[in-house]
Amino acid sequence: MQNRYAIEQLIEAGEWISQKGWVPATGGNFSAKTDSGFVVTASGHDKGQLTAEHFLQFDIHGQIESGAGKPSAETDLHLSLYQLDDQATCVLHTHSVAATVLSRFITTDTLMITGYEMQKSLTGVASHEETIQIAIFDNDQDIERLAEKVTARYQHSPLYHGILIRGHGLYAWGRSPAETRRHLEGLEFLFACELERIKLEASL
Ligand SMILES: CSCCC(=O)C(=O)COP(=O)(O)O
Ligand SMILES: [Zn+2]
Repeated sequence: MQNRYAIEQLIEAGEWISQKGWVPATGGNFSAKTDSGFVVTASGHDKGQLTAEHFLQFDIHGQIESGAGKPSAETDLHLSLYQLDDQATCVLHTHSVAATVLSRFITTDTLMITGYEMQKSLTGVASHEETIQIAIFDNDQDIERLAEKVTARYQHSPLYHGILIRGHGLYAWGRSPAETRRHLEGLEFLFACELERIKLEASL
């Protein structure tokens, strides 16, 4: 992807994600692969109101090539996902209520989802009868350490579509910005359904 096109795609994704209410305050960060590495959002901005100045260019080894300001505090996670999945070209990180609460409610290291037609919004999933497994990692302010945990788990068994960080949010990825948006929207829908189901079951 050309640098300018990648940035345009991420600005548009940010407006859409913000309208959905998935990046409150300054939460979330986005990146996309480019011809020389990847672009990532700068830290501390409203991700629904991004302009081209809010991006930094990194090479694929994680060295800043250009851009002003401070890179996202979570750049290491984006870098690790690109290094692990060579098909990934876009990573969108969000802070929805559903992802935040559900990842706290589930105390194990995996969220299992089955029974929903919308599972088929995820590439490679063909039936509601399949079980989607979304890895959950405990939140950590040391993002390098968190990225190492994601890497270790991925190397043991590959991760698909997205991961949850407990009490924090979702990282979704895909082979294009459009596929990443589909994975993000599909996963957010499934998380919201699971949260509703759990609440209903508790009230019976
Ligand atoms: C109130 S947002 C806390 C930091 C965070 O989790 C996030 O996604 C945004 O961090 P960034 O440095 O990318 O702005
Ligand atoms: Zn975050």
